[in-house]
Formats: sequence, C-alpha cells, structure tokens
Amino acid sequence: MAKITLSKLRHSYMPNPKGPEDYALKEIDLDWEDGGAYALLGPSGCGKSTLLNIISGLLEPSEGAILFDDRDVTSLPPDQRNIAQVFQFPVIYDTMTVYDNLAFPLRNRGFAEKFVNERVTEIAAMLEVEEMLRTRAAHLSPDNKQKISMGRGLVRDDVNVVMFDEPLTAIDPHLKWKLRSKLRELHQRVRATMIYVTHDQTEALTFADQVVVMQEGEVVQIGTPVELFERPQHTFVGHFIGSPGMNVLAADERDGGVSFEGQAVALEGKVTGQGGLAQIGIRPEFVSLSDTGLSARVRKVADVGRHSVVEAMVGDTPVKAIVEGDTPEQGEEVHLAFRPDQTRLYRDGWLATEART
Ligand SMILES: Nc1ncnc2c1ncn2[C@@H]1O[C@H](COP(=O)(O)OP(=O)(O)OP(=O)(O)O)[C@@H](O)[C@H]1O
Repeated sequence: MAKITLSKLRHSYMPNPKGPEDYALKEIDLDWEDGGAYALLGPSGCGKSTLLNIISGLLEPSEGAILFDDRDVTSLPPDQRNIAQVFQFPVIYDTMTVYDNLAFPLRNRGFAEKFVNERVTEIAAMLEVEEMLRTRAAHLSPDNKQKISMGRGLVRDDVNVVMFDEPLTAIDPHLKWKLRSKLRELHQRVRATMIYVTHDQTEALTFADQVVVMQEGEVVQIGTPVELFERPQHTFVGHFIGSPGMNVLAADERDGGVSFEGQAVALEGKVTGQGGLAQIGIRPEFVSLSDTGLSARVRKVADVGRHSVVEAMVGDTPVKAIVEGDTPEQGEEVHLAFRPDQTRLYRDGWLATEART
C-alpha cells in the first residue's frame, strides 16, 4: 500500500481555461497516508469523478502531479498504477463461481494457487460469504454480487490503493447499513489505503477516518467526522453535513459587534479579517428555546424520532433548533438562545472566528 500525494493538481476540460470557473478541479494539495481510510464527499458535479479518474490514470491532469510513495505517476496509464477499484455496479463474471471471481485478480497476476486459496478463504471469511464460494455468481442477489465485487477489490494485498466509487448506490436501503459497517470493519482488518467516493454524508462519516469535503472543484475541509461536525471551516461543510445542516444567517457587523435581524449575537471568540459577506453559522443542536434571547415565531415542528426539529422565523429568516421533549405549537411566540461557544462568524463562506481557549 502507498501514501498518495496530490500536488498542485488542477484540471480543466477546456482547451484554454481562463478563470477558476473553467476548472473542474481548482488547486488541490493533499496527502493521504499509507493505510488510511478516506472519503471524498461532495454533491454531484463537485469534481469527485474527475479526481478519481486522475488518481486511477484514466485522466491526465492539466496541471500538477500525483505521487505514490513519492514516485511521480502522473503520466502512467491505469494498468501501471496498481490500483483496485470497486464501482457503483458489481463487476463480476456471472458464469464463474464466487470462488473463481475472488481468485481472478490474483490468478491474473500469476500468484501460486496455494496463496490464491489462502487469500480467497480469508476474504470470504471477512465478508461472511464462505457458503457461497461454489455458487455461480449469476445466482446471487444484487447485494451479494456487490459484496463479491468488493471482495475482488480487497483480495490483492499488493495494490497501492483501493478506490470505492459510490459502491452502495445499487444496494437495497435495508442492507446498506450492513455493508457500510462491513466495509469499515474490513478496512480495520486489511489496513489498506482506501478512498471512498460518495455524495452521501452517512456513508462518508461511517467509513472514513478523514473526510475530504469538496465543493465546486475545491477542497473546502479535510477532517475527522467530529471535526467536520464541530468546527466547519466553510458554511458549505456546515450545511452539507448534519441533519438538518447548520443554520447560516445573514450577519450585520457594526461597532465591533455582530447582529442578526437587528438583534445582537454573541460569538465564540475574536473575529478575524474584515469585509466580504458576513454570515453567522450555528448548528440546530446548539439553538435552544429559552425565556430570553432572539424573538421568533414557530413556523414548523417536525418530530423526527429521537427529537423534534423546530423551525422558527426570526424576522424574515428561518432558524432551526433541535428540541428534546416538549415542543411549542405552530404560530407560538418563542425566544431562541444560541450557545455562544458554538456560534461562529463566516466571511465569504470561510470561518472567521477564533475559538476561545
Ligand atoms: N468529460 C467531461 N467533459 C467536460 N466537462 C466535464 C466532463 N466530465 C465532467 N465534467 C464537468 O466537470 C465538473 C465535475 O464533474 P465530476 O463528474 O467530476 O463531478 P462529480 O462530483 O463526480 O459528480 P457526479 O457525482 O454527478 O459524477 C462538472 O461541472 C462536470 O460537468
């Protein structure tokens, strides 16, 4: 397995790109450590497939370099990069047995049958598919086919990286959570460098130690699931991650203070920089109903099981709060309190407050 470095990587599908808007990938610099579990998370069109294709060698970047363990592979074709890939839909041979499907990537590389047998047995045990080994793949259910496809991606221990491209798309929702946790467990056992591409936050946060969040061709934050939740570096991360996402509210900066809809708001700490579009970011988990605070009128209450999401209008702006226990009625006048240590200022999307230490 290898450490992967992306250095000053940029890609445009246009022959003569001019501004940043012509780039499907703006400048990306990052290091993926050997043996790490990473997710690449972002909405459709943010550049995930472009980046994946550059790593696998299907696409040569317009600028920058890709290194595997400090070896420049930018111009190497896919077959010389030694990568295993698992795609959205299972890639298996229907006429072969499950055993032969799992053995295929090893036999193809000329490994001895004794080793092939050891590895297939080991992977089949991890995936809990031992009883299917003699079954023809054509007879498998779609989720079992995808399991075997994953097994094919994991069976070689000599690859630089295993890449998963939205591997749970075609899986029945009831079985998704099972395969999701299985993959996490598999990573812990095989310790390969893995990159998991998805637009689904639950998949990314369950699988990865480190999540790379992308928006419009740019990496907006790299962090652990907890870091992304607790301290979003960009309003996009706050809004995209969480259920519901962070409240992002128009802020008015005046005389060293910040207000929202004409009411003063206390922030976590010192404000940095100046100018630009100022917004307050606070997660619904840190907004509470109280006796004092911002005056608001309840617009909607949704019971989502463990708690309720109360949406209240402060002036013309909706603010969401997660409330445990009793909830107010629609139309009721309430007060909202923002937990100051969780209330941040963003400037042109980027975090502009320092945490109080
Ligand atoms: N072959 C291509 N030619 C021109 N533009 C492309 C090409 N492939 C992708 N793009 C553009 O590059 C941008 C990034 O697309 P990309 O497919 O990498 O995003 P994505 O995050 O993988 O989205 P999805 O999940 O929908 O595949 C988009 O604006 C897309 O329209």
